[in-house]
Amino acid sequence: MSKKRTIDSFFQAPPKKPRTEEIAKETIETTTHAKYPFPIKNLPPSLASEIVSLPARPGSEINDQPDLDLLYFKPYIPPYMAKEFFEFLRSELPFYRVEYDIKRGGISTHIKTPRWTTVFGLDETSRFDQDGIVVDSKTGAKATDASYNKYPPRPIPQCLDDLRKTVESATGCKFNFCLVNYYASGSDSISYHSDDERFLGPNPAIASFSLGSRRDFLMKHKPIPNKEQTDDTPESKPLKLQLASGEMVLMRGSTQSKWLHSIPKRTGKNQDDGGRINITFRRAIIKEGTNNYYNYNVGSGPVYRWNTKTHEMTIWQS
Ligand SMILES: O=C(O)CCC(=O)C(=O)O
Ligand SMILES: [Fe+2]
Repeated sequence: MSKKRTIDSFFQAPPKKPRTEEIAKETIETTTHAKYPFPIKNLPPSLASEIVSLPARPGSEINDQPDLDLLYFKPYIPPYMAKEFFEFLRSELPFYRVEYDIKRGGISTHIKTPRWTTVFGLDETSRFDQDGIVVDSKTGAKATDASYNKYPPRPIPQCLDDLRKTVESATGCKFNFCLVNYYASGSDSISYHSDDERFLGPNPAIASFSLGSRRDFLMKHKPIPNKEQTDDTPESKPLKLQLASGEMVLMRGSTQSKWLHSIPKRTGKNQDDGGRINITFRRAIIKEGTNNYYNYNVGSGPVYRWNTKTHEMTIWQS
């Protein structure tokens, strides 16, 4: 047998390095910020050093349907790393179960978001200075905008920023927001929607990572107005990607403006699946985006943290 490094060997964990005095002493550092409920651990050095060499495989284009433009990395993060990353993020990030009221046609409805969420980042008009204070991107003057008052923005912690850096170089896109969803079981879901808010600008690119259990990602074309008059328009058919741990889908071009996507609930024997984390990187260009993302992904309710003993999210008290 040749000793050549095969594709298969690439997907296996590298051999464990001897635990020298030096490695044993390594302490995991944290990212701190006045608006974090608790310091957030940085990635273990082994994971951080391997993340820079991603993606594990190049992306394949999926653009064989009208208005659809995806780049699918199968996987982006090899399985052994994805498992460690999943466990790490579930234990180390603050999560929220957001509830809010919406008014449709004069009727107010109470919505309970059917998954755990969290968000970090700041739109392009502002940045965090060295002390973590929100300042104007251009002038460096302290930002006093009302948009930032209700929900104080907080920077992307290093454990997610390391991933942002690799995905920016792999895709050529720039991102300033990181949203995280945790689907604890098949009962958690996200209904059909598109991420084409005005605050993302036209044709936004969104990089979406999956970690943990496999879930179906469904896509369908938005209804075309006056369909009878556009009979020449090529037909589109719904799409199902069975997103596995470590995979990444870059949605770009007209995908958000023309298509909807969802993660449907799973019932029966597939319901207790051990959980799935989704991470999306996006770029918000105006302050309204910051307010919106914190409103719907952090909200004003309690902070939760994963309890490794009871294996459930528990209210976190400072
Ligand atoms: O969990 C996923 O893969 C999709 C999440 C999503 O669509 C969103 O957060 O906007
Ligand atoms: Fe989405």
